[in-house]
Amino acid sequence: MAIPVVEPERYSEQLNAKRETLEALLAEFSPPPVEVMESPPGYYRQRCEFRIWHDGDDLFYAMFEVDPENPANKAVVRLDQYPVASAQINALMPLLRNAFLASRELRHRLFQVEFLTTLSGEALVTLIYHRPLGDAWEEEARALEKALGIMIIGRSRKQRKVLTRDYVWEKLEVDGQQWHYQQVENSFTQPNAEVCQKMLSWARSVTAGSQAGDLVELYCGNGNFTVALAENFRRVLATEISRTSVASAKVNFAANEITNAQVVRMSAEEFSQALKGEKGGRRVSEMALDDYQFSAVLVDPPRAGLDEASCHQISAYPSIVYISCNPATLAENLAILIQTHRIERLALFDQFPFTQHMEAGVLLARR
Ligand SMILES: C[S@@+](CC[C@H](N)C(=O)[O-])C[C@H]1O[C@@H](n2cnc3c(N)ncnc32)[C@H](O)[C@@H]1O
Repeated sequence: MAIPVVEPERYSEQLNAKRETLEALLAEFSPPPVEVMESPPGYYRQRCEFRIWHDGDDLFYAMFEVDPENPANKAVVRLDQYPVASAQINALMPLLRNAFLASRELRHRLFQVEFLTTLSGEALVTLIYHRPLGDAWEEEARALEKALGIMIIGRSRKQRKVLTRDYVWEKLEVDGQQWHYQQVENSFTQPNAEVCQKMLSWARSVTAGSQAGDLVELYCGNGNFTVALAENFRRVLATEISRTSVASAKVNFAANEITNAQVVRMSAEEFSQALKGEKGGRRVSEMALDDYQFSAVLVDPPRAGLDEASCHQISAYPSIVYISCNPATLAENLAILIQTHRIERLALFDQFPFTQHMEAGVLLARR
């Protein structure tokens, strides 16, 4: 993959190109005009990972640039700063590098550094090593946590040393309200927090006034959308496959005093079966599906999109909100959904400036 090059003066141009690509891809479905949600042109990613490249006693942050003609060819690119990553990550990069250079204990066989930062100001840094971590490492890493005002996790094979916490608290402001999100190391969170706020605001606007009905949400992650949308519905039933994210969603419901949502750990495919009455068991009976009157569904699947059966399943609901990180699979799924629904709203969220990647939101209403 090419390493994105941030050129703020080209920001509008690259965004227009994405809008045109999305319009062309979805033209056959006669969508309304695209609502375009901009990102800050630089310093927009809250999380980022770098390899550490050692050269004698020196070391630097690196990424690999893959030759598209010959993917086996990878060039090491040194990065002392990385304008894709948040300002906080850029501020920490040289401070941490200096600490590694000054301490053999911190630098010896250090292989990768992962940053998770927030708009709220918290930062969690994971240091990954090719050697076991002992008390001497812990002592120095604790001193570094204190000196830099960050949290550190040390990882190596079969070892995970959490010095303070394995999560950060993010604070997102949406439509004048503040929502608090626990974001756990190594689990999914939207990388561009500024754009995430716009996605949540858009999702709230397209579901406003739905209080008479219930929302069913697939791929809910840590409850990112659930928390912000709960007040738009009578009740919300959210599902997600990752154990960590489900636990986090529960924490986030409590942190935001959301009392009308429940989250269940289940794959989207299993959940489809449960909705059709083809799957039983404890988790299914605890959901008490008969108590819901779903008027809307929200899906936010991984890049692969939905399988055909899931598309037919969600076609059963009057209103569909589809958040997609891959317009190609979105278009494939829309070819099915359009048989029963029409597109009422379409948004482009520029989560990944200066890359080919696009995030889109579609509101579909039953014909
Ligand atoms: C693009 S993320 C969206 C998460 C969340 N909606 C958010 O805004 O942060 C996709 C989520 O789908 C989950 N996932 C992946 N495959 C799944 C499956 N087969 N069934 C249910 N969830 C799945 C992942 O764990 C991840 O949390």
